Amino acid sequence: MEDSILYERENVKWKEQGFTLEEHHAKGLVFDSLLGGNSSGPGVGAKGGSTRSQGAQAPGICAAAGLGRDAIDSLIVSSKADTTLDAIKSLSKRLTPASTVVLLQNGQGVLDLLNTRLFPDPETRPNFIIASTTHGAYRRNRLHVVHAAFGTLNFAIVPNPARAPRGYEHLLVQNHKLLDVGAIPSDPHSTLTLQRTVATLLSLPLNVTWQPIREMQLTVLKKLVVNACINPLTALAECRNGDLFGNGPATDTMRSICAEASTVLIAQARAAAARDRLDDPEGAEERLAQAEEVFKPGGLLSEALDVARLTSQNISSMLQDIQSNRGSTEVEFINGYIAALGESMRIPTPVNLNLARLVTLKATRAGRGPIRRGVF
Ligand SMILES: CC(C)(CO)[C@@H](O)C(=O)[O-]
Repeated sequence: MEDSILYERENVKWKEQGFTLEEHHAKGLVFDSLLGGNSSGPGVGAKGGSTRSQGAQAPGICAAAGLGRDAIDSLIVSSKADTTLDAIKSLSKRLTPASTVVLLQNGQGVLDLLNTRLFPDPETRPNFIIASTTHGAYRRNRLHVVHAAFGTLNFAIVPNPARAPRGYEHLLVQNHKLLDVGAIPSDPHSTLTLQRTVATLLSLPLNVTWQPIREMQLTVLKKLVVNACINPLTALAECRNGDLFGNGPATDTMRSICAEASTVLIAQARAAAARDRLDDPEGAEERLAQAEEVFKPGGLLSEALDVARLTSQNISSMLQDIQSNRGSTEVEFINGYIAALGESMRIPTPVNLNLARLVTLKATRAGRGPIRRGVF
């Protein structure tokens, strides 16, 4: 089906054409992907798209560029963290070691899940880019997207143990600041699409920045803690982000979330430093010092409070999930991730664990309406 997508930004609308819209079915969800690009060879140029669900909502973007119904060169996935495995599974036969997948989810753990469940062999795994954005967007309808708030988009290339175990930036960065896109090998059987996807991302008018993977890990983990503070509390209290700011019980709970997250993330950084010390003692100490600074509990809390204030009018994505009655949220990839990481290192995280349980309880109850008085 030939289709177009309507974009809206600051009261200006425009139409992007030349996409093919495809529907994929998985676990009761219907994912849409918009296919762009040409059939003459590998190339990127994906412009956007949507994932749609019937019955349950699974909003997001899944855009692909490549060779028609066959192999996909470049796939940009922004479905919710908890639906991403199913979204990619429905396309996995068309993903090859020569494909590149850009992941744009809240939370952590999606890539590990994809690698374990869909792509266990690094030799046959597609190239992965992880990205994180502060742009705000929502859909008016299936193929009509509103870009509501201008932000930033940061991304990093994920190292592949079979191709470039130390990542491409190890070879490409000069003074740790410059990524030479042209130096990513242009092998059509492996990294040509990676090179082209990176070039395309950098050309987008979306305030895009490349980050070395280690720096990006700090960025996404900091965002994880912000989401761990704002999302479950707004979802449980059914309030806007700004209602948390200056509220005593909310601030106290956020303080506990940050204290647990800080202990767990610093313990993880210490374990990584212990491993890295053999290979690169100086770098290991430098990275550990950086992580200890970034994950200080006070700094995490003030970052979360700042974001709550700056996005005061927002309805958080987790509250939107509850309101749309889709029966699930991203909480397992946010507070659940912190709790699981804590468990793996025998560090108790009761606040994050119980918030994840409460949000899950609420999500599974959503849509059933309030209980009626006197009815047993
Ligand atoms: C930053 C944030 C909490 C703002 O609403 C957003 O990441 C969200 O809603 O998930």
